[in-house]
Amino acid sequence: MKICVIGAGYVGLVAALSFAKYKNDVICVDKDVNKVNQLNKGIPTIYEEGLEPLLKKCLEKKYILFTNNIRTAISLSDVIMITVGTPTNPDWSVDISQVIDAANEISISIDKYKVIIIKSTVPVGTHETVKNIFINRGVNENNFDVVSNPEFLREGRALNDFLNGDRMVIGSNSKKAIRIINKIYGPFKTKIIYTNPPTAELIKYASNALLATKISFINEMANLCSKVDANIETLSYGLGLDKRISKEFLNAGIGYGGSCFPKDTKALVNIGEKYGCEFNIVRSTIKVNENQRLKPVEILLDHYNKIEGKTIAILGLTFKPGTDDIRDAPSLYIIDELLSMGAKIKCYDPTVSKEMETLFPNITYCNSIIETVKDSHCAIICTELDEFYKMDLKIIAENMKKPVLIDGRNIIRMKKAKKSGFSHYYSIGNGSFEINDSTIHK
Ligand SMILES: NC(=O)C1=CN([C@@H]2O[C@H](COP(=O)(O)OP(=O)(O)OC[C@H]3O[C@@H](n4cnc5c(N)ncnc54)[C@H](O)[C@@H]3O)[C@@H](O)[C@H]2O)C=CC1
Ligand SMILES: O=C(O)[C@H]1O[C@H](OP(=O)(O)OP(=O)(O)OC[C@H]2O[C@@H](n3ccc(=O)[nH]c3=O)[C@H](O)[C@@H]2O)[C@H](O)[C@@H](O)[C@@H]1O
Repeated sequence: MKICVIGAGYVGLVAALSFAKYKNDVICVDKDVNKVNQLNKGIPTIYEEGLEPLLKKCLEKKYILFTNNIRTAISLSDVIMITVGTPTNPDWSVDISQVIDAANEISISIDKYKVIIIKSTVPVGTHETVKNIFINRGVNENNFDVVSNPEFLREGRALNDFLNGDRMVIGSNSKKAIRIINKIYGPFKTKIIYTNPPTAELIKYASNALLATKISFINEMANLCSKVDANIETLSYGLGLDKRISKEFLNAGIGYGGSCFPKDTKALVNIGEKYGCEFNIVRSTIKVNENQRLKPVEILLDHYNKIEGKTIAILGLTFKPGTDDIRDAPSLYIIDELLSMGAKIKCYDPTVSKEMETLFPNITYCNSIIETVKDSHCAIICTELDEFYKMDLKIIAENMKKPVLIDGRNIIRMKKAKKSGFSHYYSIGNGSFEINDSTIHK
């Protein structure tokens, strides 16, 4: 099958390579010329496990090509998948201008029947908007079908999720389009649900909003645990054993980040408003998360009263492990808040540098955990990177000015932190301690 994927971002690149892996002829289009050049040389533009070898293999076998010539790519393809960004506007509405631009471009080059798949996360009714663009631009209605096919992959496991996800949702009323889509998804090990386009569009927002709600709920429970000497980890385990609840997404911490939960929860509230649906639960989820991601700052304010002049080590910047993505990461909000209070920031994340340096030019970027914690008053774990699980806490504590540890992802056992010489340890609902030993405070 000849497939054109528009947008070589996290979703587009993964989708394009997955189709190429199954020997489809894939053309992946991006308007960013640098991205296109880099990808054609076999250099990944994002960090994602397994991506680099697959990219190299697909280029070598000529199953994939990257270009910025959208018109040729469309006219050569039977299936066109739109995977461009859909960011949130300040009023929480969804900016679908990239989807509309792509649809306008597609409309110019439809010369025979093509299936247009909307894979980007879009507000309900967008399939109709895209269809109307084609009709208004004079495209013959027999020459296209627009299908809603939202994506559920997670960053860090994107390739595996794309190929073996829990489900695939196809929103279409056209048997012809469904036959073609079944062919391209045929080799994937995924359960397919067929529905109409509005249901497909809404399943995506419902899914992200419910997962985000689970996180905010468990974070509120964690905050209560901290006050009453209860343990959130055991509580989550106890909850998760109930199959109706499931153990997934019950890890308490400094809240959710990323390019999707923050934006899609807001979008759902905005979409609901248009139809007179309040979505009070989702509104609260957002509010709880906005407070939760600043939990370490709240803890530090309680601890020090005044943060000015303190050196804070930030361990981990990305919104989760296994990715180089810092979009809406809790670390950004923590750093911003601490800087506004006069703290000095040192940080460490092996996958992130350039983009962060543009956002925060006045903080210190370190190359190792030890360099980061050296002479810091406090260390905050913002991302549960593998190397933070394994770090030698004794050496960390020895190198710090005041060995205070805030474990924003609950990865360090309290007992171990106590034995390692920290004077204070705070988790998110997993306990805390304070050692009143003046020898510890250097
Ligand atoms: N990042 C993720 O894990 C997931 C994202 N999604 C959704 O998928 C969509 C894409 O997300 P990401 O891949 O993260 O975005 P991204 O920002 O990483 O990639 C979008 C790409 O589209 C390109 N682009 C924009 N307009 C274009 C045009 N007219 N022609 C050619 N290229 C164009 C941009 O240059 C960029 O490279 C969003 O709607 C998002 O909500 C859905 C599931 C997972
Ligand atoms: O629409 C999207 O873009 C994607 O959004 C999420 O995927 P992703 O953002 O890549 O990452 P998640 O693993 O869901 O984590 C999101 C955030 O929630 C946080 N989280 C997750 C789970 C948990 O128990 N606790 C918790 O705080 C993570 O630290 C992270 O900041 C969804 O899981 C995907 O199904 C969806 O396709």
